[in-house]
Amino acid sequence: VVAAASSSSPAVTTAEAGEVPATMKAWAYDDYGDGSVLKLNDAAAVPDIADDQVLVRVAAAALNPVDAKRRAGKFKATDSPLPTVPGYDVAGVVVKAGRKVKGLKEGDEVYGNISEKALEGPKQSGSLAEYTAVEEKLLALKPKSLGFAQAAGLPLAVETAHEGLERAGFSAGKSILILGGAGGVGSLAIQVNQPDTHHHCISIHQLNLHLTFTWPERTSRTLQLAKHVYGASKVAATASTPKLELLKSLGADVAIDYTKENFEDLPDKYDVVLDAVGQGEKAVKVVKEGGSVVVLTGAVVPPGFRFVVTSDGSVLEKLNPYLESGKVKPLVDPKGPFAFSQVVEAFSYLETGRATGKVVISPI
Ligand SMILES: NC(=O)C1=CN([C@@H]2O[C@H](COP(=O)(O)OP(=O)(O)OC[C@H]3O[C@@H](n4cnc5c(N)ncnc54)[C@H](OP(=O)(O)O)[C@@H]3O)[C@@H](O)[C@H]2O)C=CC1
Ligand SMILES: CC[C@H]1OC(C)=C(O)C1=O
Repeated sequence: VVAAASSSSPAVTTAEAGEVPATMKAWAYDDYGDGSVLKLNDAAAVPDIADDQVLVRVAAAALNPVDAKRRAGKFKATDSPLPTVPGYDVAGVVVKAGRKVKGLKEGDEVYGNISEKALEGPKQSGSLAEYTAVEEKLLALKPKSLGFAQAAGLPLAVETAHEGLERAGFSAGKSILILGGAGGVGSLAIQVNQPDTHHHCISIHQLNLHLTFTWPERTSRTLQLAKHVYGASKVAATASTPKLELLKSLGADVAIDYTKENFEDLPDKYDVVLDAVGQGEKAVKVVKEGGSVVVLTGAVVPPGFRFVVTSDGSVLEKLNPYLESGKVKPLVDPKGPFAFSQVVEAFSYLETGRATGKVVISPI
């Protein structure tokens, strides 16, 4: 499931960057419902840009569970108006910049999560389209060592992993249990706890994030070193039988097969539990006194808490050197990348709850 690093030839050339049509292809729904509400519109309006935004020619997008929940109407009270073009995660080329944009210009290859608050007024015109408008502050320059498909799979998941660990006060010497270790968020949460301590430790301490990103293939070898250098005392994670080896290769010390045992029945307790499944009520049974339970979805019971991810290009920006050097790679589910014409199928696969890493749509 680990995508080979490649700076695939961009789906969009800089030459194209100068020509912005009035209409575009975009997936949209004008009613809430299941996947059948998604329709491909061949003549959707290309979004206008505000002064602090850029227009991105989309090369790749990634799906997140929030896309499916939003389409089902779960957040209609705070959603942007219908019709909606879904999609938070984007990678592509800047084709126009607003007059207040300072750090980006036409031709720049960028990536990011286009909605600052995932549930409060998310972009009406999202990334499952040929063009999308997004604030400069939500984007970062795409690392040249990553293809557009690989980059598109990072933003929302890695921003969630980072924010969850920060809110939990995770730090060296602490132990963590990640419920849902093989998914988009969990697979990154595991990685950020397991630095590659060979030659180039890539902890990003200047971010004060205790984030450490590693090429998964190497983490399995550096696991033990990671514990002694980084100081993470233990990383445990849950998944089904076929994904246990993946968890280990991502750097988990303990891979718990939830089809065979219940983590809450095991004797181990953890300083932090990150719940990416919706098991907040069980999670609190295995947190140490004074520890933190971070719930991403579902019920929350004390001392657990839940948050909603905030998009922030500066988190991605600080990752770029580590991505450029090829030490950090996202996981793209091997059933993809899905073609732009296959968005309904991509949503169906995401909604099985079995995705390994990210469901990516590319090229667009
Ligand atoms: N609050 C927030 O801001 C955010 C919330 N979320 C939420 O977090 C959840 C996870 O998101 P994401 O990682 O993108 O989801 P994914 O769709 O990527 O998760 C799929 C993975 O979940 C695993 N999984 C499913 N059930 C279980 C289980 N009972 N125990 C362990 N693993 C399980 C699957 O592994 P297997 O096949 O082995 O079961 C699969 O690999 C979603 O509900 C999402 O809505 C995500 C981002 C932000
Ligand atoms: C209530 C959490 C909600 O927010 C995001 C981004 C999800 O994926 C959710 O389920």
